[in-house]
Amino acid sequence: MDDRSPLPTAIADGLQRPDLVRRQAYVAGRWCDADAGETIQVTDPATGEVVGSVPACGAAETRRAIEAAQAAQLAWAARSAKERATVLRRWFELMLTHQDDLARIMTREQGKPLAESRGEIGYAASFIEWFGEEAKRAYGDLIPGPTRDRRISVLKQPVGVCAAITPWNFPAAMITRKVAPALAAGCAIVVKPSELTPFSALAMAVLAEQAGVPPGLLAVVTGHARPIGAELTGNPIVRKLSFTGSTAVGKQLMAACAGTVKRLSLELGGNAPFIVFDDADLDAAVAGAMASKFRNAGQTCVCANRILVQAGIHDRFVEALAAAVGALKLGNGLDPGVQIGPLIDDRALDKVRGHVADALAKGARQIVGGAPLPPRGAFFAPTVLAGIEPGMRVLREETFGPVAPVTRFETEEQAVQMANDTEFGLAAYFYSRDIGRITRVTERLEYGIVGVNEGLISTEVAPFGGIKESGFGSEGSRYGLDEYLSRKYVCLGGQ
Ligand SMILES: NC(=O)c1ccc[n+]([C@@H]2O[C@H](COP(=O)([O-])OP(=O)(O)OC[C@H]3O[C@@H](n4cnc5c(N)ncnc54)[C@H](O)[C@@H]3O)[C@@H](O)[C@H]2O)c1
Ligand SMILES: O=C[C@H](O)CS(=O)(=O)O
Repeated sequence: MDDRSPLPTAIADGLQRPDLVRRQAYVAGRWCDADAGETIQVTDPATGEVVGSVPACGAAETRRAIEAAQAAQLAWAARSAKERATVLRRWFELMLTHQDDLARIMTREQGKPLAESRGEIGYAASFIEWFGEEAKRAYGDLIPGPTRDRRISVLKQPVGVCAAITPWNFPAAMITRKVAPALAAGCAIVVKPSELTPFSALAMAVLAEQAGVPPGLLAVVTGHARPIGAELTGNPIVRKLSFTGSTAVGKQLMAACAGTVKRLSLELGGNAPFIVFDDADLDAAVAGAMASKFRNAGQTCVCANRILVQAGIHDRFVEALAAAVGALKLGNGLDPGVQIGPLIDDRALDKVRGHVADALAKGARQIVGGAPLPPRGAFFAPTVLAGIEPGMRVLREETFGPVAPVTRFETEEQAVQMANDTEFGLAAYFYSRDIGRITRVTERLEYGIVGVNEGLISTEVAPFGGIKESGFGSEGSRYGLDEYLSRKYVCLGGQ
């Protein structure tokens, strides 16, 4: 039975359109419960309150979604690029119309401050807008033939049925960064959102359906990761998997896709260095570090994870950073002015606590931290650590929390060596006003994304992606569409 009524769940409180909150999965163009009737509860990380539940779908529901996607994809690919673009444009406009409701849903299930949730909805919508435009630019080639009797051409055609598995930290943008190019290219896509933040995905599916995305073309299958993931990676109808999440899971999924040789896009973990040279603009560097480090309470893959500061500016930078961090307002993301919300859950909180304890036990100094916390929720006080040395976990692992570990360095060579000393290669940042240094360091950093004198650089117009164990493939930009297209070489002979 389709569930068309508003839902009696706390996550729908205060919404203009409570029907955006769905407690059913979107499978084969229909809103449905899990076959076995099992559900997964969703918790507000700021309060620990259960705010709703979604179906715990499994392999059978996933298979139905894949088979419906296959049927819908052929008709969708046969539509003109302009027709596909028109549907995406309507979806983009609906996302912006309901930006406040979508933001409120996100804050209730993910915890980030409402202003950040609103910003993410705008960012998520920008991928739909962008790829609605790019849909009309899937250009092929006409190539001068090797002989007079042959005509060489290259067609770009949709990959077919795709799958997306996405994380909890950006519950909307990590989905539209995949769904928008897939639909633009003429593909169908089955999405498995994080079990921690499914309502944002379901709400976007409500709007996609309203925008005219045909039944079955998009599916949102909620439930436990393993059974759904096993079907998405093992079913031969699925020709591509796009995954955003941890490197550990990415490696598992990469292996699981090998049996059917699926196309892959992997957006994985990071360990971003944030380098401040003596010639940097101090105020700009502090502002950039705050923006990069503390967005989403430090729970982003491109957060400054290690802050490397040259000896000549170190003490002034630490003092200024500590003052800014000490002024951050922590609390429930629904409350006005809150800048730091909770971590996603107690497991995340334990990891951040462990990183700080490890650093302090090995000689680091806590410059800022330990502020009073709300009585409930997975909160961690914004923290600045100095005296960070090799061997501390904060240098080797992705902290994913509001902790700024500062290391002092002496020379440019030392900074580049330290920055590259990791298996990750997603984002890196540095501040300098020396053009020769900017050129040298930009070229030597082993990362897919480099911010120079900027701490927040993610945008739909640029290719987002990592190297090394941060994955491969690009999302956004004109390159993002190619992830969902195959090239066909055609040789027309006998001319
Ligand atoms: N590179 C990027 O663009 C990017 C963006 C956001 C997050 N991340 C990374 O994601 C991590 C945090 O997100 P997370 O905790 O959700 O990551 P995660 O890898 O634990 O989970 C990501 C998704 O994978 C699913 N999943 C987990 N195990 C699975 C399995 N065995 N089979 C199928 N699906 C499975 C989860 O349910 C979730 O939907 C961090 O490492 C962060 O750096 C990277
Ligand atoms: O967490 C990773 C996201 O990709 C962050 S961003 O919003 O794209 O910068």
